[in-house]
Amino acid sequence: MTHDETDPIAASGVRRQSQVEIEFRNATKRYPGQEAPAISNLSFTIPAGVICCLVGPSGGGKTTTMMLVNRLIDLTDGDILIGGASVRSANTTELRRAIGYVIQQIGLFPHMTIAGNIAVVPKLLGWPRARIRERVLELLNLVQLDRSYAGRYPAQLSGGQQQRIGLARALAVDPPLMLMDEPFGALDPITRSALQDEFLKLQERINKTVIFVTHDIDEAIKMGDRIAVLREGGILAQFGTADDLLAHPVDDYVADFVGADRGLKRLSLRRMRDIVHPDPSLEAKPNVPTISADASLRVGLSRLFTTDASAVRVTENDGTTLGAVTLDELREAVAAHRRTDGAP
Ligand SMILES: Nc1ncnc2c1ncn2[C@@H]1O[C@H](COP(=O)(O)OP(=O)(O)OP(=O)(O)O)[C@@H](O)[C@H]1O
Repeated sequence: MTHDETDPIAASGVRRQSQVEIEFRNATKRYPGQEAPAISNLSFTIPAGVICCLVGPSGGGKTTTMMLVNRLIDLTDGDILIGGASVRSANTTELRRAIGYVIQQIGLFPHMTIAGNIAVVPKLLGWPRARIRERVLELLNLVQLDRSYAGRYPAQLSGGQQQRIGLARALAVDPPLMLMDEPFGALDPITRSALQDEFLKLQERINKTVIFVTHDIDEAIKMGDRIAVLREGGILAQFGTADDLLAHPVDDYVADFVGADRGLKRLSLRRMRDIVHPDPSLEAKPNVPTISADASLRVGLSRLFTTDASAVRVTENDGTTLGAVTLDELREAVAAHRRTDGAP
């Protein structure tokens, strides 16, 4: 089989490690001198190849949970299994090299070029120079920066570009597991949203198991195939898909956390293509607003409100028209959610 030229990882010849499942088994962390544990009996399993968002209040133990996975700190009790193997018995150096880590502060070395920053782990692993150079260029391509960035220094890049480099660096040796701690937290909303979209597209190709910490429930709903909601004291309040949490929050805490507008938020989970219907009359209506089939129902609703139209034209990425969605149909979708789960 020939490699897909657009997939630098496949083309690189870097061995693709098998995907890994992560299991938290009564994971508990008590910091020295602290009476209450920071993390208490966390038990949940993240299937291989999915993004799990970790959300919760400040001080709720999200960063602690991440650092327990790559053993920047050690468990007090319980275990975390990566692909069935306990982190307790892992060699910490190898474990950290095998896990991509992206943090909000980016943590690029200011005195090193972008190429040097991306190549930190491959160099530690003793890769030949030519292979490193090739890999750096592939990764720049993967995070949508051209090769001219290789020789620049971090201070010469925007915040969003630096965060892309942080991601490239974490992906350098193709780790099966990525830990991302508020990776887009410091970016302005537009750059943040663009990087979220880019990462989701990238994930379709790289299929990592990702633990993604965020304060922002909307980011978790957008990014997470699964969401783990922590409460004060690092206790798991609920673990499930975004739709589970929005439709069936287990208690008032989770309901509050996901927000009073959870009926509307559920609309973010459905695409216009899910409810579009053919409408031959569109041909005679050139001024109907147009929206992508991949836009969410929530975006569709907002488009209708802002344009004061009664229907939108839904198009594929190549511009072909699939049909229409009317305001009444979107209203019906919101009402159907309300009927099925009593959401506000
Ligand atoms: N090194 C440490 N020593 C003692 N206590 C700590 C240490 N690091 C964190 N804690 C405590 O553990 C708890 C969880 O902290 P953690 O940083 O994991 O929370 P978080 O959910 O990531 O918070 P935030 O969203 O504010 O970053 C907090 O009460 C914090 O004060």
